Formats: sequence, structure tokens, C-alpha cells
Amino acid sequence: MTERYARIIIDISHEKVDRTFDYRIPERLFEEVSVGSLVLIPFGKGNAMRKGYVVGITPHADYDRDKIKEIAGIVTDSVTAESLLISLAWWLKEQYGSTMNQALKTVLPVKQKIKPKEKKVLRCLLQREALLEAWKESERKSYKARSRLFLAFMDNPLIPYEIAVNQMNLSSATLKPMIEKGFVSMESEEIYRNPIKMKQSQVPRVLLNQEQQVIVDRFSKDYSEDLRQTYLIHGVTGSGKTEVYMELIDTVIQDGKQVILLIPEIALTYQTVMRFYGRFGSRVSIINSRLSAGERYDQFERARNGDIDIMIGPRSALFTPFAKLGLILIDEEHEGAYKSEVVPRYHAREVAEKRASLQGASLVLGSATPSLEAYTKALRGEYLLFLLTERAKKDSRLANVLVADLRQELKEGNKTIFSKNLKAMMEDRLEKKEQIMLFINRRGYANFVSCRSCGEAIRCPHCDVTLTLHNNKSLVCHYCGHTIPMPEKCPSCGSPYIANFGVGTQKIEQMTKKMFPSARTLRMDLDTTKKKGGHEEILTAFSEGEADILIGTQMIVKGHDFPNVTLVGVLAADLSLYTPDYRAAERTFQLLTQAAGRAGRDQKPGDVVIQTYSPEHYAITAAANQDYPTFYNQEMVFRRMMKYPPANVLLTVQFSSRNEKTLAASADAVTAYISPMTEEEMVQTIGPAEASVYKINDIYRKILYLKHENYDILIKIRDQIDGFSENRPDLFDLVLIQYDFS
Ligand SMILES: Nc1ncnc2c1ncn2[C@@H]1O[C@H](COP(=O)(O)OP(=O)(O)OP(=O)(O)O)[C@@H](O)[C@H]1O
Ligand SMILES: [Zn+2]
Ligand SMILES: [Zn+2]
Repeated sequence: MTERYARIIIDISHEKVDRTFDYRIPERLFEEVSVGSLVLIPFGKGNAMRKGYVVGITPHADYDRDKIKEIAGIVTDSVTAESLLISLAWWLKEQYGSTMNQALKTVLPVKQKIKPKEKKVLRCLLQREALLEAWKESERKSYKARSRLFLAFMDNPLIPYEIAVNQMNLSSATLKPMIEKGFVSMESEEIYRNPIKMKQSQVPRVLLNQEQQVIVDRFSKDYSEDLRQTYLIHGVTGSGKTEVYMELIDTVIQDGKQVILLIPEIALTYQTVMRFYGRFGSRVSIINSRLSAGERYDQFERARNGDIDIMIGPRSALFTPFAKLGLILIDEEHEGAYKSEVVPRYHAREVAEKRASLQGASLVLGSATPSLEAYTKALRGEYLLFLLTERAKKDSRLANVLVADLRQELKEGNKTIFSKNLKAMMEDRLEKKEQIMLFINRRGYANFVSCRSCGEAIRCPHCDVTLTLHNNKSLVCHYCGHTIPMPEKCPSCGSPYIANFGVGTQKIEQMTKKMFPSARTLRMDLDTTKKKGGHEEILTAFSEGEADILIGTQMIVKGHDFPNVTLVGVLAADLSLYTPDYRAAERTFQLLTQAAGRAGRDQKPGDVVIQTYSPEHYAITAAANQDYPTFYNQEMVFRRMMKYPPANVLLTVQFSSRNEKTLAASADAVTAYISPMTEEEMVQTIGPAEASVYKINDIYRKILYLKHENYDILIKIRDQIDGFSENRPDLFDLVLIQYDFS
């Protein structure tokens, strides 16, 4: 007879949640007990009945077979959203290395005793004609906020108050006279929650094109045949991915199931949100990082109660407590923000796959520039790949891309930041009253050194990443610690014109104003978007034509739709190419492709100028040709050669301590301890080396990299390290060890 055992967590409010207990599953319960079930078990000496969460099923117990107890029964309606999330938390803990408490905090919202805040909604009281008049009037008087609200009312007579305030920047001072004049009324949440009263948008649905329809048909067929899998939609910018998502969502909610849609926070704009409200009305809820813990808890409560079917939000929306989840969608699947930067350092794509399989849901990933991870899986047949090759809107084409060689410009005596082509095109657009976006792809510390004559960046001879400038006098490799003094001349061509790149958006704005004195500019970067809603305010102002040129960092390239933008200039494409990160080329390709995707989204054709010191780099040529497969193939050669993901799995072990000596001793001890195993399994080990920022807040950090193609082997090594450090408090008491898989 086959035996089956369940791994069970007893009580999540208890301190000791980090361990499981094994119980035999009686044969009569084989069918019913699964991961995520809530069961009754005898516990402790007195065998009192307790509730437990099943987090795993195994054919072999870790406990004496004769002494093992049996599951007594199953709690009715046992697979709840909560019990599923708890088993997901266990998986997070095991997979990424964290405590169960940290994992539980990630998946379950903080419960709060406060009374849920009353939710309000704004209702338009004007008839169509009057509304049009009111809108024109507010346009004439330049009442921007008011005008935005009227415009939104034309699509939908009900606008959630929260959206009006947070996304449209309406203040109560603006609203008060509108309410007094009887244009608008403020109503309470009961109405907002009632789907019947929420009239859905009059916006006619688009007729899907053939490429879009193929996706919808295949998905619906699979779905109706109970086939669940992962789909990757590789669709060029503006190819109508969002329209496809809406059809897929429709299919699933018609079936009585629920949907989670992940969108990077930065792309979660008012326009996007209203598109979904317009189509699905009040069955949609949105969370973002601006919500307080209490507000987030409320939204999750609404999901649990079945008041909504669709949750839209960034990474954390993945843990929405839907018990009947049918579909998870991840838009802009390649985005770095889907990786958590705090423990457990999970990747939303991987967790979504796990959650989808636990709940029998489908998973759809979409991107114009798929991550190498996802595309590799699609090529291997693990994901089903769909292509959208053309812009969806009638008469809209992908922009023409021109590469400007900055080395040549310098040779010809042009010392400004604008190549002659970009300058000429900017003059042309300013004349035509079309809009321009200037983009500088600076990520983190771009402290690398490069040559202005030949374009070479100074790299580590061992790691193929750029060296980072420290204190203006030495160059250090953040992967292996290799250090050289800052050279006087370019090691490749001997030119004395070598320096670190450090041009910021502010400086670019000054230079732009100097070159084009009559142009109105807007700047969007971390400084100008610090205040609440700052980001939305700038985008709205730009889309309303309040400026001719928008200058910004990568923030400006994410999924925004400005019909009047016909020119995008990328000022120095190299900035993201030479960051000390093996993903530098991938990030650059993504940023350039996304930036190019902002131009010419309407009827007017668009141009893109990519300025660079490395015009022959494949990330730049492939982006200029909008040729993803060529980029993918070249980049995979590099990843395979260097054993970087997704060719291999990379485990980053970070040691941190206040005491430098203890830190070094513990990192070395771990490296020595695991070396028999890493040698036997042929795991490539790099380090321990100092972290890219060695000291933060007086805490020193060292990094050990382990590379292998097999994830399980790296997990084994991680467990060895954990065991070793637990047994050596003398070495590890004051050292924190953290793991990161990629
Ligand atoms: N079948 C269609 N017919 C006409 N217009 C369409 C169709 N599908 C989408 N559109 C329109 O094309 C524009 C781009 O579509 P959408 O925003 O869905 O693209 P996307 O692929 O999500 O874009 P991006 O990746 O740039 O964010 C929108 O204005 C949308 O309404
Ligand atoms: Zn040089
Ligand atoms: Zn190196």
C-alpha cells in the first residue's frame, strides 16, 4: 500500500512557525488533502485537536513511521485563500531562504483593528451636452484639474474619489465649488461597490486584429478544456497587449473566476487604471504603494469577500486572497521591479507560476522586450509563445531609429550633448509644435570610466563588467575585487580624454534651455517626483501640452502614451551599457526599445535618435533595428560563456557585519567549508569579495557568488551554509547571511 504524509504547520500565530510536523494521511482522505488544505490533527502529549495547514505532501516522512500520528479530519471548505497563501509562504521560505515569519508578512496583509475608511465615489450629474459645455468652459479658463475630471466623466459617470485625488490631482478645494454648483455629487462606497449602478464605459470595444485574435482564441480554447499553462506574449510597443489582456480577463471572470494583473508601479497611471474601470466597472480594485497598510487590508478584504474579481497592482498584488483564482497576468514581465529587494527576495514571475499551479490558474506574461529567462523558457517549449508584430492602432507604425556616433561628433568639434541630427530634428519638431522626449538612461551609480575618443569603457579582465571608480583614484571590480589605479590615458587608444560619466537630468535641462531658449521644458526624475502625485502631475502636464520637451530618466519611458510625441532622443545610450551588472546589455536593450516605443504612437510618424559612443554594440544595433531575436541570440552567447543566468543559476550569498574582521573570517570559513561540495559538484565560486557598496550605515558587506546549472544543487549548498553557521555561534553570532537566487 502506498503511504502518504503531509507536512503541516500548526499555528501561524505561534513563534515557532519555522518547522513543520509530519502526519500520515489516512487513505480515505487521499483525494481531499492537498497543499493548501486546512486539517485537524492531534497535537502534543494530550493529543488535543488543533488546526494545521498542509504545506507539502511526501511519500516519506521525516519521523519514525511507527510513532507518526494520523490526520483526524479535514476542516470543511478547507482550501481557503488564506490556507493557500500560507502554503505559498512556506514555499517562499524554502525557495528563497527566509524565516517563515518574514514569508508570512509578505503574503498576508497586516491585520488592523481600525474601522475601514469610508470609500467615496464622484458621480457626474450633468447630461452629455452640459458636460461638454462645462468641459469647454474649464478648458477656456485653464482649470486643468477640473477639465481632467470632466473629460474622464465623458467615459464614465462614476469616478472613485481616491482616483480623482491620487491620479488626477483634484483637491477638495477644486471639488467643493463643483459640488455646490450641482455638477458633481459625492456618494459613499455602498454605491461604489454595487456593480449594477456603476455604468460601464460607452467606449466601443476595438475589433481585435488577427494577431490579437489568435491569442484570445487559443487561450479560450485551452481554458475551456481545463488546460492551464504559461503564455508569453511578445508584442512590440503599442501592439495592443492591453486590449488582449482585457479579453482574457473577460473570459476568466465570465467563468466565475478571479484575476490578478501585475503592472509595474510606474506604469500604473490614471489612463491605464481608467481603461480597466471603463471596461470592468467596480469589479476592479487597485492597490499601489501609496495606500496605507489599512487601506491595502481593506482592498484585500474586498477580494476575500468576493466584492471584486480583478486586482490590479504592483508586485504585492500577487498575494491578493482570491480563493477562485483563474488567471494571473504580468505586464512588462521583464521589469526589474518584479524582483523583491527585501527578504524573501522572490521574483514575481516565479511566485506567480507557483501560485498558478497551486490554484489551477493560467499565467500570461507580456512584454515588448521579454526577459531572457522567460524567452528561454518559451523557446524550450515550457511557455507558449505568441507574437504581436505590428502596432495595433490604424496608421501607426514603429518609429524610424537613427544611431548617432558621439565619437564622430567629438572629432568634428561638436562638444554639446546634442548630435547634429538630433539638434536638427528638435528644431523641426519645435517648429511643427510636436513634442519631444529626451531620455537619459542612468541607473544607480554610473561611476564607470570611459574614453571619449574611442568609446571604450574600462573593464575587469576577469569578469567582463566595467570597473567602478572609487574616490576618483582607483577602479574596482564589484564582482571579483580586482583593483587598479585610475589610469591617466585610455588603455585602448592612449587618448587623455577619459572620465566618468555623470551627467544628470538637471544639467541636461540647463543645456537644453541654453540651446533652445524658447522651448518649454519639463523634467521628471527622482527629485521632481518625490512629492505625492508628482509623477502623475508631470505626465499630465506634458500630455496636456504644457511643455514641448520632457526630460527624464527611465521613468519617462514606461508604457506612456503621448500621441503628440514624434521625437525621442536617447542622449547617451552607453550609460546603462557599462554598469557593473551582467544584465547591463539586456537592460540597455530594453530601455532603448521602450524609449523608441514612445515615438509616433498616433498617425504622425515618429523618429528616434540614439546617441552613443558604442554604435557597434549589439544591444544598440539590435534596439535600433527593433530586432529582439538577434539581441537574444548574441546575449545568450555571452551568458553561456560567462555562466550567467539564465544559462546558469546564480546564488549570491551576502555576509554583513559591523565588525570587518569577523566578517572576513566568517566569509572565508564558509567558503572553505563548502569547498569540498562545490568542487565535487563543479560549482563555480567567485569571491568572497567586497560588495559594490562595501560599507552602508557602518555595516560591512561581502559577497560570494556560486554558479551552477542546477538550482537544487545550489539549494543544497545554501542549506549546508545554514547548518554550518548555526553550529558555529562563535563565528556567526554577529554576522547576517542572506541569499539571493537569480
Ligand atoms: N485591434 C485594435 N484596433 C484598433 N486599435 C487598437 C487595437 N488594439 C489596440 N488598439 C489601440 O492601440 C493603442 C495601443 O494599444 P495597447 O495600449 O493595448 O498596446 P500595448 O501593447 O499594451 O502598448 P505598450 O507596450 O506600448 O504599452 C491603444 O490606443 C489601443 O486602444
Ligand atoms: Zn580610447
Ligand atoms: Zn572582476
